Amino acid sequence: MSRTSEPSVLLSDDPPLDLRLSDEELAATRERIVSFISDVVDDAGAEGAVLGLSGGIDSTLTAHLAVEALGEDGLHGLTMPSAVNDADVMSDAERVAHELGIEYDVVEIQPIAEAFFNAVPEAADDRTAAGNVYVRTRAVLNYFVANAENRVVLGTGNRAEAMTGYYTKYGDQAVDCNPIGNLYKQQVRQLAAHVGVPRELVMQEPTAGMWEGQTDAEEMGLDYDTVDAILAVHVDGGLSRTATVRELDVPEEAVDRVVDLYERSAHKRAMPPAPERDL
Ligand SMILES: Nc1ncnc2c1ncn2[C@@H]1O[C@H](COP(=O)(O)OP(=O)(O)OC[C@H]2O[C@@H]([n+]3cccc(C(=O)O)c3)[C@H](O)[C@@H]2O)[C@@H](O)[C@H]1O
Ligand SMILES: Nc1ncnc2c1ncn2[C@@H]1O[C@H](COP(=O)(O)OP(=O)(O)OP(=O)(O)O)[C@@H](O)[C@H]1O
Ligand SMILES: [Mg+2]
Repeated sequence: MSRTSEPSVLLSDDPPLDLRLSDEELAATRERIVSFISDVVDDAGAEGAVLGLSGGIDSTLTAHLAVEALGEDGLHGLTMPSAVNDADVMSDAERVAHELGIEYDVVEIQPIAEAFFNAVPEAADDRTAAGNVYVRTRAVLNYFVANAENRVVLGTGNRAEAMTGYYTKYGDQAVDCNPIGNLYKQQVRQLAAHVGVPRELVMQEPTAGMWEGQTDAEEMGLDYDTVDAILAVHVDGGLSRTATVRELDVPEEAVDRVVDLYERSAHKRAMPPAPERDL
């Protein structure tokens, strides 16, 4: 199989593992995701899809693939800035919508979030709790539009986020499907470059945008190239802890950190449990 001809979309020159797909795999992955989106919409008897557009790589790639699957009229984008979002990134989101030719709305969510903060002021001091209010408010708005227009909600989560639980329960994960849900972050960047997402968007620093200055790497304590590699080799691949450290040349603490994130977030990947029925 030939190596990829994509321009480099690695974050570092020397990542622990190069997970990029070959040209053939990349084309097949694109086709599979595009058909997946069409099938989800058809099977739901829906007339299209809605998604939150943040200006980040995950939603930009998902929007590109959705337009390929559903056409311009098939996708409705919602850009939902809050007070802690970077204005330049929000205008990137609008530019993406404009260039794709889709219908989009800009919904300022700060007043909505303020209503929650004012309702329980003591909770508003907790940075994560407050950040999650922004994320869950966006989910409510996505479903508001989906219900009214007979659309499904497209998720934008990738495999690195899913396996580490790096998302808000019933927030950005409150969706009807996850088209890029099985791609590691390196592969998200590669596929985005392949479908024509501008390089500055592909290579930007991932952020959840829940508070000013937040970055995924700082909060997780690891960059995505390292998270991807440990997931692929150890958590998904089943190589032992010692072999993973040796193969990837990463610190033991990095492996332990990823395993800890994976284990602690198991509840986010499961249905809410109920006690056994006593029949
Ligand atoms: N063992 C368990 N069994 C059942 N439920 C359990 C549980 N442990 C916690 N919970 C529940 O889960 C809640 C905590 O989960 P949750 O509400 O999600 O909150 P939490 O995981 O604390 O915060 C969300 C994390 O995801 C990150 N995030 C969010 C959104 C987008 C992105 C991004 O990459 O863009 C990243 C964010 O920066 C933060 O680190 C608890 O309050 C509790 O209700
Ligand atoms: N300000 C926003 N407006 C609309 N949707 C948003 C906003 N912030 C986040 N979202 C939605 O939440 C999703 C999860 O955020 P996440 O940061 O993981 O993805 P991203 O911003 O697309 O990519 P990146 O990892 O590069 O930041 C986004 O893909 C998008 O659908
Ligand atoms: Mg983001």
